[in-house]
Amino acid sequence: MTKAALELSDVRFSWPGKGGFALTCPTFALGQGESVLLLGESGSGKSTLLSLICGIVAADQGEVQVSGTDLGKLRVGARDRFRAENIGVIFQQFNLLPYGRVADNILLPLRFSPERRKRVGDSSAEAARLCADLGLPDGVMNTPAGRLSVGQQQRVAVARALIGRPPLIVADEPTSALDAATQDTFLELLFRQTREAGSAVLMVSHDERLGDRFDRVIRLEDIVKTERAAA
Ligand SMILES: Nc1ncnc2c1ncn2[C@@H]1O[C@H](COP(=O)(O)OP(=O)(O)OP(=O)(O)O)[C@@H](O)[C@H]1O
Repeated sequence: MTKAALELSDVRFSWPGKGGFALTCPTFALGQGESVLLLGESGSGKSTLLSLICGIVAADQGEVQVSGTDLGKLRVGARDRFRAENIGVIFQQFNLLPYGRVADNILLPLRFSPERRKRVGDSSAEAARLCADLGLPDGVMNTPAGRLSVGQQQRVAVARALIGRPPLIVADEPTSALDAATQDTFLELLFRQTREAGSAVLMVSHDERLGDRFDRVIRLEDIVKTERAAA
């Protein structure tokens, strides 16, 4: 049987401290190459769930498996390396290095991931291909990322997530700063690239209008229960 891109089972996590936010997720899976939009209100735990899926925080119990590897079985350093190899992350604020050239920003994940580097081959050529396919202007590779428009920075963040074809792309509200028309173009470009790479996509948002383009739309409260932990 092929391994799921992502599989959560009996997961429990709580932020430390009195009255900390806690969540449980009995089961959730994402197939290889599948796209899922996870809808939830502000403060409902979307970013917390993504942090668990990316291995930025570890579950208190249960399993979070990415491509068949249980993140809980990895030590912190190994988890960081595993994330760099297997997950392309698009953050809400893009997290680009503003003074770094576009090329340096896109190539950054490859520094920490030898397998991904191997899959790319000629990394500068691949970064240039992604820029062109994502509609960035010619010659953008040498421009400091901080000089680009918000929409252009977002495309650079997408290229950085996609380079080396990680099996899972995780995106945290990446369209929140864009108007409806630009959002649509962005999703079109993202899906064209992820289809080509065979990557699964998990995007969280509070915006249900994005739903049409995804294989499945799920409400966070249907897969996750939340509470404030007892003191
Ligand atoms: N680093 C942290 N330390 C302690 N508690 C945290 C931390 N991050 C989030 N929380 C708690 O988890 C709750 C859920 O936050 P989270 O960021 O996961 O929600 P969200 O759905 O992504 O919200 P938004 O859409 O506003 O980004 C918050 O109310 C907060 O109390």
